[in-house]
Amino acid sequence: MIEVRDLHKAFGEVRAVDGVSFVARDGEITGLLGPNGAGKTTTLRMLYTLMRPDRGNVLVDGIDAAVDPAGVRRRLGVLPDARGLYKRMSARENIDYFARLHGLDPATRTSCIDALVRALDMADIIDRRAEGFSQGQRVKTAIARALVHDPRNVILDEPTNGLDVMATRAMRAFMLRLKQEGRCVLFSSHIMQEVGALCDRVVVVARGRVVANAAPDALRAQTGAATLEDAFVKIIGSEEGLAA
Ligand SMILES: Nc1ncnc2c1ncn2[C@@H]1O[C@H](COP(=O)(O)OP(=O)(O)OP(=O)(O)O)[C@@H](O)[C@H]1O
Repeated sequence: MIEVRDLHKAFGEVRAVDGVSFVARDGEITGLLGPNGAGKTTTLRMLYTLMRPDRGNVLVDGIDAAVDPAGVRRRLGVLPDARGLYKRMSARENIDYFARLHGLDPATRTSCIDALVRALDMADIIDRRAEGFSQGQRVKTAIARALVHDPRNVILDEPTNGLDVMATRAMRAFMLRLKQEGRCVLFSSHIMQEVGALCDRVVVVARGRVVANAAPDALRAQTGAATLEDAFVKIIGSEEGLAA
């Protein structure tokens, strides 16, 4: 479970995150939705301990990121916005490197990587150098790397960004599988259809604040909108949103 309490982060005059609180539960997919510049990536970066909040708390399975950042990182799998693979290394070497950083022994590393290769259908690329990988191949490798230590909580920043139709469908199916395994899945997206189809709960962020937090159907009902996109426009358009 991921819990965010009254998170703040400013860059000079820009209040990127201005009092964000929400809970992402185990066995659920939580979507972080918001217009460009709303503060989604900044929130996620503070969650996975890449950035220190000015104020507020991040708790992962009850562990405070400010007190035990290593403990939080052990419980998190992260697909960051910058996928950043080592191009000279093969997909396997990229994944194995992270597994070593997490302290996994050789036998566990081999079995975990084999399982991920099957789950993500990567057999054809696993021993190819990452240099020259397509966008989809890069994302698959980055996902495998994020999950190699079998984390209970998974954070994905725009996971289907740049993927083709088939790879997008595969990614969505994979996220549902993570949920069915009882993991806590938190992802950011701009794609309403994706959020509507996948999420148990949607946290809408605008101008660094949470302006709505509900199931997709509830958001539609609360706004009287026919689609999630219409609901989103109404929520973003109103001054206070639905749940300031
Ligand atoms: N390192 C930084 N230095 C200065 N300003 C930053 C930095 N990171 C983010 N910002 C600013 O903080 C605000 C929130 O940015 P953030 O990237 O979190 O938004 P986002 O919701 O992820 O947007 P997008 O959907 O466009 O990716 C923006 O105004 C952005 O310009």
